Parts: sequence; structure tokens; C-alpha cells
Amino acid sequence: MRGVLGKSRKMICSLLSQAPVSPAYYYRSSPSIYKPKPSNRFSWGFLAPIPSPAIRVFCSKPGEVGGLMASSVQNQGSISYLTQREAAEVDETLMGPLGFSVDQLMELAGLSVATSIAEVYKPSEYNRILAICGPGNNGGDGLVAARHLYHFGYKPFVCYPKRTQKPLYSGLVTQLESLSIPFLSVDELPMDLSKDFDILVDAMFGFSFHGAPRPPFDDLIKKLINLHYYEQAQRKSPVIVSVDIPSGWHVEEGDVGGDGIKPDMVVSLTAPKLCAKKFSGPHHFLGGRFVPPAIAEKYKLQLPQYPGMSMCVRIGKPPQIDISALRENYISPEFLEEQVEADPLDQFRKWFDDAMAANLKEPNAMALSTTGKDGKPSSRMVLLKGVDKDGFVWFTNYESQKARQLSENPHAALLFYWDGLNRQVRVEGSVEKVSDEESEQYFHSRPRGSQLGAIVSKQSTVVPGRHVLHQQYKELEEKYSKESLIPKPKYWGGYRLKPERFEFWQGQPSRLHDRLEYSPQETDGKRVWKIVRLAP
Ligand SMILES: NC(=O)C1=CN([C@@H]2O[C@H](COP(=O)(O)OP(=O)(O)OC[C@H]3O[C@@H](n4cnc5c(N)ncnc54)[C@H](OP(=O)(O)O)[C@@H]3O)[C@@H](O)[C@H]2O)[C@@H](O)CC1
Ligand SMILES: Cc1cc2nc3c(=O)[nH]c(=O)nc-3n(C[C@H](O)[C@H](O)[C@H](O)COP(=O)(O)O)c2cc1C
Ligand SMILES: Cc1ncc(COP(=O)(O)O)c(C=O)c1O
Ligand SMILES: [K+]
Repeated sequence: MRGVLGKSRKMICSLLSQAPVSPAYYYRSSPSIYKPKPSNRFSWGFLAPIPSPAIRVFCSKPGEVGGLMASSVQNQGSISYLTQREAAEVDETLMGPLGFSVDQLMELAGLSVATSIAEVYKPSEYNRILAICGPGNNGGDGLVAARHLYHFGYKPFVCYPKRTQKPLYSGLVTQLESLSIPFLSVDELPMDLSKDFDILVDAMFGFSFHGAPRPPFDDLIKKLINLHYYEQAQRKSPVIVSVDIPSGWHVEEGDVGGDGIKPDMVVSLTAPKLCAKKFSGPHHFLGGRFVPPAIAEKYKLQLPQYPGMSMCVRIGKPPQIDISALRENYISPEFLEEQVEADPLDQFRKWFDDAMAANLKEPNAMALSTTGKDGKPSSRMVLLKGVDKDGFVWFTNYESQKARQLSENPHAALLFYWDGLNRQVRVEGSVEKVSDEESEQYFHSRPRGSQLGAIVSKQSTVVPGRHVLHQQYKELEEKYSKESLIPKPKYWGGYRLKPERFEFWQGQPSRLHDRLEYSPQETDGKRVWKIVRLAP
């Protein structure tokens, strides 16, 4: 595989176009409607000459996508949908000339399903999962997903009535058994699935489904359909997550009779199949982050970008958000008086180190709140650039709105929020400018572009347009092109807040948070920090 992928994309394409049908396709666990395979009908060369989109169809409207999880939402212009045949061709190409094994693809597919579920349904609220797995690779994806979900903190159960006797599948079963994940037979399943499970993973059939579902899957699908009636009767019912295809749906036409299952989430794999256009549930995700550019190019596949290192990406319209229902239940270690540092600065450093270790983005970003003589507060983010016994330092423009307010009222509040650690730190005190030398020194440590930016920006004044800033920046770039040192403008420098009060907040369940406040006290002529607990 490394040999093939190590070649240039051009070479891979030509290699693919000559490739015979992959024998690997036959290694897949289950028969499919494409067997027996004609010798070259589904080879790479078959699709290549079709000039215009056989595969790509329509898309969600630009701008329509947005939503709950910034990390996972993509605003795609267009997305390709695959026919049943094309899905199988992509599959066989991946596992033929591109050197993937079924095990690899299944592992990545199952992981994508698990991460998609975890993006939407938190284990604290949706814990009990039943994965209903079919006889083919869709079922295999379900088995893999169940294992990952276990490790993510869910409690999975598996119903796998038609087992495939291949090492890949028996291995997946053994792995689940070693985690003591219960396997339930169809008879052991309750008539009504609504009471015992929070999430039902529908991994019965994928893109090789055809005809009408045969036993025992016909009844299993009915059980999922029945849940819809509980929902209509306002009874709590588990959510249904369909892997790749809602089982029982026609792979291209969708829910033809309108009486099929109505999943809450579909996780399309590799690329959505045509039936996914008919999906109107709230959560449509794409998984299977393994499509090499050569395949995407050759098939003119338009797929969304996966954000960061994510294994899944939300596609389609995001659900309507009920803002009043957005909430987290914080679960953290206890934060007790006995454990905290006597000096709040040491405590701050400890928590700051934790935020660094947790890889949080810009843990030094803090909200700075000020008020002028009118007493009207205003807040904005600034970056902490130093902290020691003398206080908390940041840099800014001395003619900005905040600077005006600080000149009128030299008191301010700082706020750090470290999401992921469920922590907040509040610092309040008096503010003064840092020395000119300190500002000079810091100014020259900044990237050249930021130094020029500081000269350009008459911070908080009205600008006629972005072009004005760019023009001035360009002129300054030329002006200083031969100078090694850019002079710091006199209107730019630092402030230092000398703390008079600290509060360390650690989020806890049921809103019973820990809040420890430090305030200075004179004892025997000595200034010490008094620590008290505040009600949450
Ligand atoms: N790159 C990719 O594409 C990747 C694909 N991946 C996954 O593979 C899935 C496709 O897998 P697949 O080809 O094994 O077929 P799948 O749909 O699971 O089931 C076929 C089985 O169902 C049976 N069956 C069919 N109709 C039936 C009926 N009416 N009633 C009862 N049984 C019926 C059929 O039996 P047969 O009819 O042939 O006798 C056969 O046993 C795909 O959707 C995705 O999830 C990922 O793992 C990785 C990347
Ligand atoms: C994460 C973040 C960090 C920022 N850091 C600074 C900073 O260190 N100094 C600064 O002057 N502005 C910084 N800004 C911009 C300020 O939030 C603000 O827009 C600007 O200082 C003007 O505020 P004012 O009009 O209230 O004076 C930052 C903004 C963000 C979002
Ligand atoms: C206007 C402004 N000034 C200063 C800063 C702090 O930047 P630096 O880290 O380069 O000092 C920022 C950071 O976002 C900023 O937006
Ligand atoms: K399915």
C-alpha cells in the first residue's frame, strides 16, 4: 500500500485506470448484488469516460449549514451522492488498486460512527446503546462502533443474529466479549425497545441491500418503526442512528412507501448514497476519512472538509437549536479548601499549567472589563502577557476605548474561562501602565507584522473600509523595509492589574460548583490572603 500511495497523484490515477477489478472485493464478508462480478464492468475504466457527473448530484444550499458544534459543521457548496453501483465501485477501488483492506476501512468507518454519535449524544444523557448488526460490512461497522462507544463511556449491547464466520467478524465479536459487552439474541430483545435503550444503532444493511428485508431483520426493522408511534404519543423513545443507509430503505430511492424507519441521525460513509437526499432527520454526518484525492478526483467526488483531526463532519442542514436547552453538566474533581495554595498567584499558576497541559487554545486569553466615569461597563478579550507578584500584564493601544475608561477609572476585572477543565478564574484590582521600557521590550518581541499593525491601528476609531488599513500597512512596510527596528508608537503599551480579589471556580454536577475566594486581610500588620468558600 505504501508503494502505491507513495507515488504521485497523477501516477495513481493512471494506475487506477488500468487496474483490473480487485479480487479484494470478493474478500468482503458478505455477498452483494454485484456478484458475480463481470470482468470489467465495474472496473475503474468503466466510469472514467463518462464526462459529466454520474455520481455527483445536488447539494445542500450554501449558507444553510451552521450549528451546534462549530468543530464539526461545514458550510459546503455541494456534496456528491452515490448510486448503489457507484458505492460498490468506490469500495472495490479502495480495496483493489489503492491497497486498503476491509479491516482498515471497517475500523475507520466504525470509529466515524462512534465519533458522530459522541458529537451529538453525550454519554451522560444517552448511555445505553443497542447496536443491531446485519450480516454484511454494515453490520461489521456496527460491531466496531460498539467497541469505540464502550471506550467513549457508553454502555453498549449488541444484537447480531446472522453472524458471519470470517476471522474479521469473529475477531470483532471476541473483542466485544472481552469488554463484557452483552450480546442479545432477537428473542431476548424486549418487544418495546423504548424503555431499555437511549440509542439504537441501525447497522443492519448498507449499500448492498436490495428487495424486501428477510427475517429476522424484517421484525427488527418493525421494532424501530414502532418507536415512531411512541414518539407521536409523546413517550420517551430512543434515538435511531443509521449507519450509511437507513435499513429497509431503497439505497437510491429512500423510504419509498413512507413507512420505513425514521432515523434521527444518518452517518454516511465515504460519500452519501442517493437515499440520503431523502433523509429529513436532524443529524446527517459523513464519516470515513480515508478517501484519497485520486479517488475523489477521478470520481469527481465533492466532499466536505473534515475539521481539524475529526473523524466525522456534519453535513446538511443543522437542527433547529433550542438555546434554552443548551447546557452542560460539569463533572470535575472536587476543589477543596485543604488543597488550594495559600497564595492565589501560585494557585493561578497551577491552573494555568493545567490549561497548558490540557492543550487548550489560548489559555492566556482573558476578558477584561472596565468602566469609565459614566459607570457603564464594557468587556473585551485581551491576551495575558505576563503574571508575577506585581500583577497581570497585557498590551494594547493607549488611545483605545479601554484606555480611556481606565484613565477615568483605574479599576478592572479579568476573567479566564478554561472550557474542557470546567474552570473559571476571576481577578479584580487596580490598574496602572507598565514602564515604557517594559512596553518597548515587549513590542519588539512581537512579529514584525503585528508591530506594523499596531502602528496602523488607531484602535477603536472608525475606519472607512478594510482597504484603508491595508494601504497604510503597505506604506509602512515599504517605509521600514530597510530598517531592522520598527519604532514603537508612543500610543502603544502595557497595563498591569494588581489583584485585590481572586475567585477560582470549578464546575460540579447539579450546579453545586466549587468557588473559593481570596481577599487580602491584615493580620498582625501582615497582609495575608483570606480564603472563603462561596455558594455556587
Ligand atoms: N468504502 C466503502 O464503501 C465502505 C463501506 N463500508 C460499509 O460496508 C457497507 C456495505 O457492505 P456490504 O457490501 O457487505 O453490504 P451490506 O449492505 O452490509 O449487507 C449485505 C448483506 O445483507 C444481505 N441482504 C441484502 N439484502 C437483504 C434483504 N433484503 N434481506 C436480508 N438480507 C439482505 C446480503 O445478503 P444477500 O442478499 O447477498 O444474500 C448480505 O449478506 C456499507 O454500507 C458501509 O456500511 C465500510 O465498512 C467501509 C467503507
Ligand atoms: C482572543 C483575543 C485576544 C485579544 N487580545 C488583545 C490584546 O492583547 N490587546 C488588544 O489591544 N486587543 C486584543 N484583542 C482585541 C480586543 O478584544 C478589542 O477588540 C480591542 O482591544 C478594542 O477594544 P476597546 O475598543 O474596548 O478598547 C483581542 C481579541 C481577542 C478575541
Ligand atoms: C489588537 C490586538 N492587539 C494585541 C494583541 C496581542 O497580540 P500579541 O500576542 O502579538 O501581543 C491582539 C491579539 O489578538 C490584538 O488583537
Ligand atoms: K444501516
